[in-house]
Amino acid sequence: MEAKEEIYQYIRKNIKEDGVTAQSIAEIFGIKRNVASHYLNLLEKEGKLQKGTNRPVHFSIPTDTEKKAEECNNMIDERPAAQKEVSVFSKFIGYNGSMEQVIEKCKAAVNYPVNGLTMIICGASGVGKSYLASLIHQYAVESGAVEKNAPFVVLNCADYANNSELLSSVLFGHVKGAFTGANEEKQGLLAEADGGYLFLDEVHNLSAENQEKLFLFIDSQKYRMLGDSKNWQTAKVRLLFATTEDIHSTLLATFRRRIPFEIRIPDFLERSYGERFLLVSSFFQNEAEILKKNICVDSEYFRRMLNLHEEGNIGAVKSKIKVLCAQAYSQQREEELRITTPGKESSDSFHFYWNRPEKKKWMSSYQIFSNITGCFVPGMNYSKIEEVLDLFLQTITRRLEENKKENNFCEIPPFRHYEEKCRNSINKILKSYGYRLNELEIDEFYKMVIAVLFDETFFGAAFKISGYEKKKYRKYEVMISRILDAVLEDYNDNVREFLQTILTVWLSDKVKVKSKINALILMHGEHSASSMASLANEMIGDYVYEAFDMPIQVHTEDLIVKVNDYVRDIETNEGLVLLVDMGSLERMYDKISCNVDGDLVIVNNVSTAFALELGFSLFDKADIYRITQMDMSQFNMKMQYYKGLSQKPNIIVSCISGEGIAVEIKEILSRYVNTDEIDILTMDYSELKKQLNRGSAEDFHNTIVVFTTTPLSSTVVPVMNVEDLVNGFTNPSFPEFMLNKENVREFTNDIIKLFTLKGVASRLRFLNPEVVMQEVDQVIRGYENYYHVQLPNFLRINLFLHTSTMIERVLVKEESGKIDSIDTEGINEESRKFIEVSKDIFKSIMMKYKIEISDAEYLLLYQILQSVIQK
Ligand SMILES: Nc1ncnc2c1ncn2[C@@H]1O[C@H](COP(=O)(O)OP(=O)(O)OP(=O)(O)O)[C@@H](O)[C@H]1O
Repeated sequence: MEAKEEIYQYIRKNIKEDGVTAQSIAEIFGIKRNVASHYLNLLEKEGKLQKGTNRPVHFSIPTDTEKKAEECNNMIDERPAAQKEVSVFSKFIGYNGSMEQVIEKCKAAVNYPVNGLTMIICGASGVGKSYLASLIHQYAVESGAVEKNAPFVVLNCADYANNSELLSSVLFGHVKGAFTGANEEKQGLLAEADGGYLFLDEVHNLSAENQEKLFLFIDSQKYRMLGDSKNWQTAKVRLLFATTEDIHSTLLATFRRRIPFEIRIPDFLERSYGERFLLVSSFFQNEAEILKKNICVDSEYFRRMLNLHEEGNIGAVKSKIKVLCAQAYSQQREEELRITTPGKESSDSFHFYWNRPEKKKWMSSYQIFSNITGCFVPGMNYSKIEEVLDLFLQTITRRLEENKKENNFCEIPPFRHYEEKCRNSINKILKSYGYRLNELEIDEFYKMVIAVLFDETFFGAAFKISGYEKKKYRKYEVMISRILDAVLEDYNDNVREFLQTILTVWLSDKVKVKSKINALILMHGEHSASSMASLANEMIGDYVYEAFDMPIQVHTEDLIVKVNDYVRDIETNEGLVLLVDMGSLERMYDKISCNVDGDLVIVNNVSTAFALELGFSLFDKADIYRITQMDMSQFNMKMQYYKGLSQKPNIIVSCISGEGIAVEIKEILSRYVNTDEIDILTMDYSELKKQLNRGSAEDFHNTIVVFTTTPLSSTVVPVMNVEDLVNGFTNPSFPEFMLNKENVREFTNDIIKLFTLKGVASRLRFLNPEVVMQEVDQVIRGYENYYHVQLPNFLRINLFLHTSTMIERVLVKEESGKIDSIDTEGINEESRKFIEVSKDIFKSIMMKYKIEISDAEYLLLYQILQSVIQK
């Protein structure tokens, strides 16, 4: 649900007389006060809220809106809160999820003046084409687009596939004598459907001639009966087509062109888990109603239905369920029909129940989570997920609370089932990494899982995020992945990926991996390494070790590939320790070291005692130097130490403000550097300083330059300060790639954008800073090109900050305080020209955001740019 709508629903349900303030909404929803105020004002403009006159301003529900909302609610109690308009389409499962766009198109086609628009529904057999067609007709009646008793005539063209003349007569009618046996005149289906809908299923069976006749009818509403070459008939018929075939290869282009709306319904297995759940459930529910029995299905059977891979899609699932229930009905006499997996009749695994009299409660319970994942926007930055998680969890809790009161949802089996699974597996798995979650945290975890699984609107595209620091999250990702393996049964990849992403961020907040240096245990045997690693992790209470088991059948080469895949994804700047059990593994050094940024230590003949000793040191934040000083004599082991920051020429990026910025600078640098030849490493600032102080030139002999955001001097290695770069100071330590002037300019520009992005992001309330920055970049280029100037860096930063916030200000119609002081009358020729040029430069922004930028705003910009463009 959109945040604004969430707020409205909350006020509608919870606040009675005195209303809410922006402050109270901000606290309840965990958002900023000005954002809350913006939403409240929008709701006021829409007439949904009224504004009081006292300070602080109170917003409340106007009395008549409240009444209408109540009435609407009473009419349909299955309505999810977010739904603005109720129609017959709500029977079509997925109508507010994967089918939302499809339904919107259907409504648009029905409502198009004067006679609607022709539509074709494409999709495999049994996906719901005929059902949708019948709902379109019902919607047209409901919305008054056709008369109450308007006909809905259906013809399956496949029935006449081999006899186009007969099909023609069925459609258009015939006159007496039109063909042998035509003893009297007969009206066709077009006449029968006059004033309503004609639905032609399997339309690809229409012959070319019949397609031509039909498109003539679409164009003119006229047709001729078979055998009549003189008279035209007229009818006012809305046409709907459906096909399982590719319309481009089966229908004439001229015919296709007459069909403005083409919609596609996906296969059953392409639907989200939540939608499949609803479909299967609704079919069992129907049977419970028809047979007047409670139905109880074991979970395995239920899952089978959810994953049924049949050509007939939803239709096949529905018939299978019908047959199943019919068989149970004829064989069982009890009040409750039991449907169990053959051979598992006595199993006491959990069951799903469909209770006849409780239908409505049940349906609305599954709509609790409708749209809930909508607060995570695809493409959002990883760092933002944490913020949104809070809102997400609050919303889940609130919706559950609301529904608990009304529906006693807790009794619903699948919720209980997932809760049990989470309770049983989370701590068992985390234990082997040295952690455990408390009851409340497990509660949060399972609620997030069910909210995503049962959000029937969560569908389709993979959830991509930006700014992902893989190395930072790698270990949390491993833990979550193992938990999800244990908890999820049927899911599609996108659901899993989404859960994996948000839960990884969530877990990184709940447990903290303390040891900074990564350590791997590699041992021969099925489980030797994993048992040792989990024992050590558990005793140390930290995820120090990752295990790599090497059963007899696995070759060292294969293990090396696995280890390297892992090592590439983790932080190795500070070093890596490998504990191995014997010879062949010990010699892995040269195969792995190329992926290790820091020093590498290999210890052979590993024992649990040593793993614990080392693990506690790592947990205690020992650096690699201290590790190399450990007394090995008591363990009867050998340690090999390989020094090296990077084996290749490298550039080090280090920022005092944290790794996030360093990673982003690294990303920019990698566009200009050949990363096959040069490594770009990020390094903790204090660690870098320590190493520079301690180390000799030898340690950094492969380092070309160190990039920092804070001045840092070193005699050992060239240092390039980002601030100097922004200010345009040339520096002899520019790496070679930057000797090219154009490169330096582009690179500097990217860096400026990065820094301004942070600044802009903290100023913007609604707009996506990354998108706005791109747009402002175009604006700056526009001015540079027009005035043939190159704006100095400080001015560019100023413009980025000013212009992006100006766009948002104009969008929400807030005036800048400075605007008052701008005199738009009596301005000189140059500024008039500037306004004209600016209008052109801002044209696409104005079109995109549908805003009008005032002359006063341009004059403000003029003041900023004046000194440069007057030169
Ligand atoms: N979204 C849905 N919500 C609820 N029921 C559905 C939905 N989609 C399909 N069904 C049910 O599935 C069954 C099969 O649908 P339908 O007959 O409309 O499929 P079809 O695509 O027209 O199949 P065919 O191409 O074989 O004619 C119907 O009984 C319908 O009620």
